[in-house]
Amino acid sequence: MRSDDTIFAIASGHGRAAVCLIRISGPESRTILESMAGRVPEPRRAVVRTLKDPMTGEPLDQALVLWMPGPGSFTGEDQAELQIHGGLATRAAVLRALGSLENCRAAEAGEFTRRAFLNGRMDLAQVEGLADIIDAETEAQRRQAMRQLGGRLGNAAEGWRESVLQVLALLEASLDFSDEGDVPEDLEAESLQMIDQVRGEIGQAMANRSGERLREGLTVVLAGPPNAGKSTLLNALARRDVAIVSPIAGTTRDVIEVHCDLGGLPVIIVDTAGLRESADAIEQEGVSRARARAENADLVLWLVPPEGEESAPPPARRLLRVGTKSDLDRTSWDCDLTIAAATGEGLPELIARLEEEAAALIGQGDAIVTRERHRRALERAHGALDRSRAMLVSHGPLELAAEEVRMAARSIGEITGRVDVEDVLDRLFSSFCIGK
Ligand SMILES: Nc1nc2c(ncn2[C@@H]2O[C@H](COP(=O)(O)OP(=O)(O)OP(=O)(O)O)[C@@H](O)[C@H]2O)c(=O)[nH]1
Ligand SMILES: [K+]
Ligand SMILES: [Mg+2]
Repeated sequence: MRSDDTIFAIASGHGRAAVCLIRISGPESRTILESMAGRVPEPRRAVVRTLKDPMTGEPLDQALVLWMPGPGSFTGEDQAELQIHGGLATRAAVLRALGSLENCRAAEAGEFTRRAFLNGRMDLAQVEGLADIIDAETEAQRRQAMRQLGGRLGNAAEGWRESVLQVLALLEASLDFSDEGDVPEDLEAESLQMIDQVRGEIGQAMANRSGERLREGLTVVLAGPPNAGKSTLLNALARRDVAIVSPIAGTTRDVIEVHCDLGGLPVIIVDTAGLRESADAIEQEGVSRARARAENADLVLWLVPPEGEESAPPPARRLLRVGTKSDLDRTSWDCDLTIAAATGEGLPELIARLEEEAAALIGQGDAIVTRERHRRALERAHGALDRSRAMLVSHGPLELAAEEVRMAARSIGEITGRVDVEDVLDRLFSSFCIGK
């Protein structure tokens, strides 16, 4: 993969469509426009042109053509866009023509955005925000992704890094000017104060886990004895026939997940095998998967059917007891809610309760940490600041305190991609669509 190649890709979806958007980026963009669309239009002005095969001169399509010279473009390079007709043969013909040009090749997943990042058009946290916008399934996720794209985390991280570098400058000045390597008292006080300020803010940002929950979705596991009505409830919540329902105990063995939008919040509902001792090896495996999912869930709905003996729920972080089959009129449970998934009775109340639970766990959606990557980087920074603080207070070696502060700055810099993050880049950009 060469970064000075000119790349092209379909940026709109695949399959037959009214219009298909082709993006082109790189040094040959202007030449490509000239050879296929004739004269290059004025920057950022859409014009209609007949696209021609550059080799044969054969007309390929009528297209809306845009010229967006760098460095003010999305990638920072010269860019062109072709809005062609979205027929399969048309797009194949135009892609073939582009591929036949020298130094011009199909883009890899995320390559446009990677170039935008490498050319300083966006920081790494913004790139992640962009990925999240494309993946957002609910309104709250979309809003959080927009805040990240707007630079919310990146700006905070830059502020922290700035302060930490100031502390470093203070410590290095003391190193240069004091013979004994002792920090003058006022400098020490100033350094400590700045360290504590940043430590406090980072600690607060780390304490809020709602950003990751919102990005990934809350997991709600449906658990209970066989035939409790778990799969019936899953189908009712999903409003489609996802899981097999039958009167035979032990019907469900695999874990079945459905993504739902509850009041704008993403909730993953998970149906599991009924919990019981079983001689059947496959059912046993299903039961152990069910237990594992319940243990890691944000919330477990423990379904209690009217028939059969009461069994004990699995260990869970948070659990609601839901009495099922309330239409059977044999109510003897002590439950938080009762439902009859088969008739719909009690479902609106259950959904309202789930929305409340989700809102409580996700909060205001005002978190700035939205990925584990951010949390890990901040944890490292926080730890390094702790150690530098302890060293300053105990009048330990100044060089070592300065080294810890430098470590903290480096860890914070990983968030925006200011410092070397090559391994992160490959993973992140490969998760993008081609054409983004
Ligand atoms: N009367 C009544 N029957 C129900 C209700 N919900 C489920 N059932 C019945 O109970 C039986 C078991 O339902 P499932 O949804 O398969 O139960 P499950 O908990 O998924 O069972 P396993 O997958 O075997 O653990 C089926 O015959 C359903 O039709 C309900 O609200 N009322
Ligand atoms: K069943
Ligand atoms: Mg089932």
